[in-house]
Amino acid sequence: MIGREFIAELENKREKVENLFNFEKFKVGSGTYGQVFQAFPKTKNKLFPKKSYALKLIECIDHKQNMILSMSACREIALLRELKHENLIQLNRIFTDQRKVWLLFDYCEHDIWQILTYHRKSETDKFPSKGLVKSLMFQMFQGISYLHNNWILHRDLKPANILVVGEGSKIERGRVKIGDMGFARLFNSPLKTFVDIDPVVVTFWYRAPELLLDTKHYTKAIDIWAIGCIFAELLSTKPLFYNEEEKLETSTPYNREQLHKIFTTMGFPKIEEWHNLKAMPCYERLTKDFASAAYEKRSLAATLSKYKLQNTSEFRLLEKFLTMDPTKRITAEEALKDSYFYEEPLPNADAFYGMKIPYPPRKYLPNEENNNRTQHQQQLPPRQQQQQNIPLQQIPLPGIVKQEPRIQP
Ligand SMILES: Cc1ccc(-n2nc(C(C)(C)C)cc2NC(=O)NCCO)cc1
Repeated sequence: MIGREFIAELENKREKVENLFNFEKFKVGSGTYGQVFQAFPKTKNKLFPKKSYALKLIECIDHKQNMILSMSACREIALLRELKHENLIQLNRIFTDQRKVWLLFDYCEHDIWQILTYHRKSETDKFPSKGLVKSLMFQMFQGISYLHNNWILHRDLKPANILVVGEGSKIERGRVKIGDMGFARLFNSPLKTFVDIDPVVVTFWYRAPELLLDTKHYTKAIDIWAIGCIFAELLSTKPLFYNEEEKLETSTPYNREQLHKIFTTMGFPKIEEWHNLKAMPCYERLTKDFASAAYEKRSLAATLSKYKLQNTSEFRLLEKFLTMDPTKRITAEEALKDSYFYEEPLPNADAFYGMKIPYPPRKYLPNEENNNRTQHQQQLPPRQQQQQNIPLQQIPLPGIVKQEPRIQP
């Protein structure tokens, strides 16, 4: 049998995602890495239990009729096939045909961005409960601890990437699943108040100060700073380092407005607190752009005083996350041993334990696949242009992803 007939034969045998699931009308996200749909197994589909799934369409590139998988798609598949933890998104299956690659995940109805948006808009239910916050934080640290123990950094932790399983799943109701939705909008967002801010806008609000000062090394401490920002936001429902400007054209990670917001909230870093500050690549620029005296009266305690967090275990732990010097910032392992997680209410495996879930289901986006693709590819900034690409046929595509990860937690 020659190549073309063999491929045609293979194509006929392969289960087509369109035959197995209803999903086309249920798009829940679109961005840098592709489009995500809620998917429901078709009645004749006995392969998959009757529940919701998330189907992610990976952006392939048509290169003279050879479908090639982008570097980022290969990185995602290679990474997710190795990882297995109850607080990380789980890749169930990979589908492919001549033109597309689909990743199948369990579906998560909620995320922390959606939870915060609900409370910001509510007149009668302005804050998430202490039990919900504690469970979300505990589960987040369990997931991040697994990643960091395997020397994997997330690098883009933010509320929209912390997913939570909703009703319907007995075993996993209220279970945190850390993902990387990649829903980054690729153009400047119109100026919006944070109440309505989309989860798809690229934001610097969760970026650690060393990143903004152009540190050459991503570290685990960068993820810890981001979780600290999420913790503060869960306690106040306000983004701690909210900054109206979302500038994408900045050529360097140095972001003056974001640094000003951090210093206004926390005070200006002292050399005695952050020994290595002078060695930061943008230190000279920092000393030119900022006068430390302008931030003398600023501190985290002063900023959060209206939320009555003084002398609480929450505040003491928050200060350990939001330590300016990355070498002094608490680790995920240390955080899990903090007294905060050993006092009432104790963290429950179900973040929604003892409550009816008030959060609305995800909204479906219009599925203008063609426009989005044109728009998406036209607006992709140069740094995200796909580097080397790998022909689709070279990717061994497993069935159900069952093998244990080589990297042991
Ligand atoms: C290019 C790329 C995109 C996403 C990921 N990624 N990484 C993770 C962690 C949380 C395990 C680190 C999860 C994912 N991917 C996803 O969460 N995919 C589901 C919807 O996009 C990796 C690589």
